[in-house]
Amino acid sequence: MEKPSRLLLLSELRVRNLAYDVSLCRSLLSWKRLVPSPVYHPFRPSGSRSVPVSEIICVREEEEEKSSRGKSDGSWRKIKEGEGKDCGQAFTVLYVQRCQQHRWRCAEITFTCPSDAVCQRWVSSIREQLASLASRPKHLLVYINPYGGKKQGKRIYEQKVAALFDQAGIVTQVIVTEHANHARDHLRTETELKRFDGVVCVGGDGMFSEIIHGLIWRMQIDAGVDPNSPDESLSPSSLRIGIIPAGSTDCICFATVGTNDPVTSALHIIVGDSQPMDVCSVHHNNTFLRYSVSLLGYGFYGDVLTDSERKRWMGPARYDFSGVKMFLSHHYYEGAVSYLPAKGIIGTPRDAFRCRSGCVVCHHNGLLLSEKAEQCEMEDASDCESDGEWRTIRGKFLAINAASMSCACPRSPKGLSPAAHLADGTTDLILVRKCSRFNFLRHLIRHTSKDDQFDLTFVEVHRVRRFRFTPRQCQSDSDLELDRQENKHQIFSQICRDHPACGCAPAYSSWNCDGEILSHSAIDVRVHCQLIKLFARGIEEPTVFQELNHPCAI
Ligand SMILES: Nc1ncnc2c1ncn2[C@@H]1O[C@H](COP(=O)(O)OP(=O)(O)OP(=O)(O)O)[C@@H](O)[C@H]1O
Repeated sequence: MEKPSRLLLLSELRVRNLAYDVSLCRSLLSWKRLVPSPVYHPFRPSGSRSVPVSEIICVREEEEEKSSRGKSDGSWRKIKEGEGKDCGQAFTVLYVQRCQQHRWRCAEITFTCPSDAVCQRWVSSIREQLASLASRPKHLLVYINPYGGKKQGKRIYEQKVAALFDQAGIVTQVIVTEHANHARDHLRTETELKRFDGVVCVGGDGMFSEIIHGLIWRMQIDAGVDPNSPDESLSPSSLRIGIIPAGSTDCICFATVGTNDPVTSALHIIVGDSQPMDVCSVHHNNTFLRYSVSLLGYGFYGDVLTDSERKRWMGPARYDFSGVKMFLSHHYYEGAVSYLPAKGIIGTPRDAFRCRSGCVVCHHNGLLLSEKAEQCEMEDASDCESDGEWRTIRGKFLAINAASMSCACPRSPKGLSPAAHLADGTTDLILVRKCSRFNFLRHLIRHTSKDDQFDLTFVEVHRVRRFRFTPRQCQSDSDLELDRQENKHQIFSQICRDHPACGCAPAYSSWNCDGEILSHSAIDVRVHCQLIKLFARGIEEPTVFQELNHPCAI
């Protein structure tokens, strides 16, 4: 078998009239100055550099005139006799360059060749290597929400993304949505999905949610799976999803790429990145309600969303306003939370370890689950959940949150559950019991500080595969009898249940499901491990940046 580092080409080429040794392996393009300049020049290329072939966007042939003379660095220099005479054709390589805060840019370097034949050999060799990268998309279906965020979706796509896709040779079918749920319904019914390698969503989290609802639903119908059954294992999507951030909330993009930048997202799509992602299905009484990938929040976060939806006229300030209002209201809700703990996995919600690019926790737990699923298929399907026992917690809660990812965003860099994983088949169930306003404030403030937000007596967190919530008002008589025995001293709870308008607390909150309000409070949630894939690679550690940008590191 051919070694990945086998040298394919080695030539002496010129970059801005300086001689370089340029080499191409299967995985790396490198260039190195033949005689390093003793004097540092800010505009001259540095000594040596390598670019992974997987991060080359494309290679382009240049006109002789342009390459040998046009690409001046702007500095005055004496032209030596005979310089440039040996320059035939030139070619330009466009590649990914990492910038600060996880942003990627498209950089380029032009190599001038001694002859046309050498140039042709280089161009065709690089193109051959690029063509062998099977993970790169060639046909994409693009949905643009022209009304998301600041209504810039169309402009962002046309000015920042379309040209990059074009250069990378990606053929697109672009649909500008005409109404809410246009993309979802189109994916569900009309589209010949086999023609595409992926779907691109230009918009915010609401638009992304539309796309996954259309795609997941379609996959189930095609595979003959009943989406209304909470017990069915869902069929994974073969199409990856790319997010070009153009909304007012772009949390999913931030959590999977590390930044909300359209060019960075476009480059992740072009290089064919793949980031698996868990999806929670939410059911009520055996009826499908919604899918969730980030946050399911009852109590505080549900109330903030419900209140802020009534104040859309306030713009983004409505979230702060409703947040303060709901904090002061200090409503708590009674009910029972039952959950199936995630057993046999590595990682806990209190780890210091974070889900990052190439996460070992996601890889390990994902493998574990797929092996278990295979075993289940061979044995009796009813045994599949017997690896864990359901546990039930009853009480009064200020907030019940299920975080399937850290939910970090520019406002809350740590997120609701900093150690949650994108693709480990679990969700972090966070229960905040009734406590004083002061204590609740301490918990909320810890989301933005270094302190552990779970290290408080009234907060508990469990990593789970499945959970159910039943508001006290919907509990069965036997459950209520259990409650009564557990809370003998709480004589007013019965009065509040029968008279929810007595002023102690409203009877129900709503579930905030990735920014949408659910129509039911009693829900059954199940995590589907790695159900979808995104054109992303997770957040890269700073070391990756340093190594790849360091001229001599590779
Ligand atoms: N053409 C359209 N007209 C009106 N609404 C649309 C259209 N296309 C998509 N939508 C809906 O707009 C909603 C918001 O879109 P998006 O997430 O892109 O922007 P956003 O500004 O982040 O929104 P929000 O903050 O309200 O979630 C989505 O739920 C989507 O269903």
